[in-house]
Order: sequence, then structure tokens, then C-alpha cells
Amino acid sequence: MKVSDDIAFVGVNDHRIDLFEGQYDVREIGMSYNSYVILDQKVAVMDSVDAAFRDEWFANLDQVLGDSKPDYLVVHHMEPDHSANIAAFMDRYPEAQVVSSAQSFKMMQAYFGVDYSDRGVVVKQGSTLKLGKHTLSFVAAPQVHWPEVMFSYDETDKVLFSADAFGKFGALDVEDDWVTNARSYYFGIVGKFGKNVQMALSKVAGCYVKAICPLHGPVLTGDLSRYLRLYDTWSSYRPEQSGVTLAYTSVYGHTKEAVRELEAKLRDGGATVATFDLARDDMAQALASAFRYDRLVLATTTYANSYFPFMHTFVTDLVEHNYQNRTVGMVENGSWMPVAAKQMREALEGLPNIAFAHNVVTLKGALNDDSRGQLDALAKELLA
Ligand SMILES: Cc1cc2nc3c(=O)[nH]c(=O)nc-3n(C[C@H](O)[C@H](O)[C@H](O)COP(=O)(O)O)c2cc1C
Repeated sequence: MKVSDDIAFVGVNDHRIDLFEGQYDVREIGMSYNSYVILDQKVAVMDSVDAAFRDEWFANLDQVLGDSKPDYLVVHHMEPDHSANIAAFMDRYPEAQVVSSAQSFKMMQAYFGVDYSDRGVVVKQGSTLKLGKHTLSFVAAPQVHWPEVMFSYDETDKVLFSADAFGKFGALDVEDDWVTNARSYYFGIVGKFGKNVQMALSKVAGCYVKAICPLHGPVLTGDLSRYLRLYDTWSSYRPEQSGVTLAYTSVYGHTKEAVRELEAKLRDGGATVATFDLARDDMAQALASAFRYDRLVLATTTYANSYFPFMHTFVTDLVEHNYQNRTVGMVENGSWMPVAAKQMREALEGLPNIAFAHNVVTLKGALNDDSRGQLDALAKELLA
């Protein structure tokens, strides 16, 4: 696949993977590990791929390189799903140099036992690399999402190589809607570092970009404003749209019944509602939904004087990802001493600009008139 006359895609699709980064379930949709070649007087290969795909990547390279030999391997990001074949590449092309940030070379030493100091070109914010017709300008993007990350911008073809930014879950041969898997990818993997994403975006704001080449997911072309606007919204922790995420756990169905009734009230009131059973649904999609909408309801059972484990995981994810600028409602259940709402609120209290709904719903086992009245009050408050 060509990105431009001189830039070709040489990446691979992975349909063997079950959990990306050890936790994100991609069994249905797989992943892509992207790599690109810039063919110019000097040939630059942009990143390698996951260890399992060395031979396929080399075959793709051979197809594009023909008789030419690469002069550079540009490494934007050292995470093993991209860096695992650096050593194999450097063995295969003994004339090639590796171009990356100083911190990357330290990581190469840690991963491969070699720091390529004799074959390395260290780049930092503002460095350039002339290839002939093409000149790459390097942009430091620390913590997007590792400390060593660089973007690079090809001024000739107006292409931004954006490391993991603008990436998504899902192999390239899977039909899916970009934003759903890009949103859960962003909030799962990059979401904690919104400030760093904002800084990196500001550094490239002045560049005229015709294509974004991320390390996962499709090359983005055409009207890029939608993608840039989403990244600006996501990385500034603003809600993307009006709506309510209902995230719940329920062992015997009573809390679930309350959630269903609340869901119906909210929908009848005209709200967009997304509901997740945290024990069975994709936690990454639930987290992404919590960031997508401006309101969130946490509904769970008290459990051994604390609250249900899957909700603990979800609340921890919210805290870890700097959840903020939202309204949070709570529904708790406890057959003898409900404490879930109190403890969830304590866990979220320190987050910036979280408005807790006044109306907390407390069930003591099954729904009754009293708790139904509380549900009504919470629904009205969230719809106001
Ligand atoms: C393993 C287990 C531990 C529980 N621990 C508590 C508890 O410590 N305090 C309490 O008031 N209720 C406790 N409960 C009751 C639940 O909070 C809840 O009332 C009950 O599971 C009904 O809600 P559900 O149908 O949505 O699961 C526990 C329930 C289970 C299954």
C-alpha cells in the first residue's frame, strides 16, 4: 500500500494476539503493527514490528526495496510491539544506522544488549534528517505514551509519523468504525497522559499534514480535522458529547434491575445511555464510554465491607486515567450494611472537577418503593 509516491506501508496484521498490551481483548479484531519505507536517495525504514512477524516484515521490505538497501531505521517508539526486530534489522542491513531519541538507545541496550552507539543517530526536538528530496523533522513526544517517543514530519509529502498517537485497536483487514476502537485505544493506552498529548499536538499544530501514519491502525488521510479535534477533546479530558454511561456490577440481578429501570428513565428523558456490565463487557470500552459522555453512574454491590471487585478495577482505571470534568451518580446495594457509595466517592474525591449527584440510590437487596423513589430523583437530577 502506498502512502505517497515515495512512501510505502510495509507493516503487518496480527490475528493471533488475544490481549494487546497484556490486557485489551482484541481476539475479534486483532492488531496491526505499522512500518513504512521512505524511498529517496537515502532510504529510511520507519519502525519495525512485533517479534512474531520478522519474516513477514522482511518480505514486505524486500518487495518495496528491490535492490536498494535501507540507510536508516527510524525508531519512534521502543515498545516491543514496534522495536522487537531492530536487532534483526541491524544484522540484516549492516550498513544501516538507527535513528532515535537518546532514551531509546538506552532502552535498546536494555532490550538487546547493544546500544548501537557506533551506528546510531541521536535525534531530539527540532532535529532533521535529510534523505534527498525528503527531510524529516523530529518532534519530541515524551509520555505519548512512553518517555522516549518521537514523532517525525516529512515536509515534502506532508506526512506525520505519529508513533502510537492516532492509533487504534484492530487489524487493517477488519471492517470497524475508526472512532470506537481509536477512543478505547486512546483512553486505555494514552489517556493518562493528556497533558503530554496536548504538548505534542501543539508542536505539530503549525505543520500542514496531508497524512498521519500511526504505528497501529490505518493511515489517516483526507479531512484530518475530525481526528485532530477528537484528540484535542480527548487529551483535554472534555466530554465528547452529552450522554450517560451506566457502569454496573450485580451478582444476583437486583442491582442490575435497578440499572435497567434507571436506564429506561434516562432514555425516556431523552438522554443517550450506554450501559456496561463490568464483569462481562469490555472494560476498555466502558472506560472509553465514561470519557465520551458527560455523565456517569456507578452501580454496584457492597462486597465484604467494600465494593464489588470489577467495580474496584473500573474506579481504579478512572483514577489512573485522570477522570475529570464529569458528573457522577451512584447506585449501591448492601443486604445488611451498604458502604459501596461512600467508598467509591472516597476513591474519586481527589479527581479534578467531578460533580457528585446529590441523589444516591441505596438498595438493601431488592428494589422497593423507597429505592424506586430514589431512582426517580437521581434520573431527574441527571436529566436536569
Ligand atoms: C459475596 C458477597 C458478599 C457480600 N458482602 C456484603 C457486605 O459486606 N455488606 C452488605 O451489606 N452486603 C453484602 N452483600 C450483599 C450485596 O451487596 C447485595 O445486597 C446482594 O448481592 C444483592 O444484590 P445483587 O442482586 O445485585 O447481587 C454481599 C453479597 C455477596 C454475594
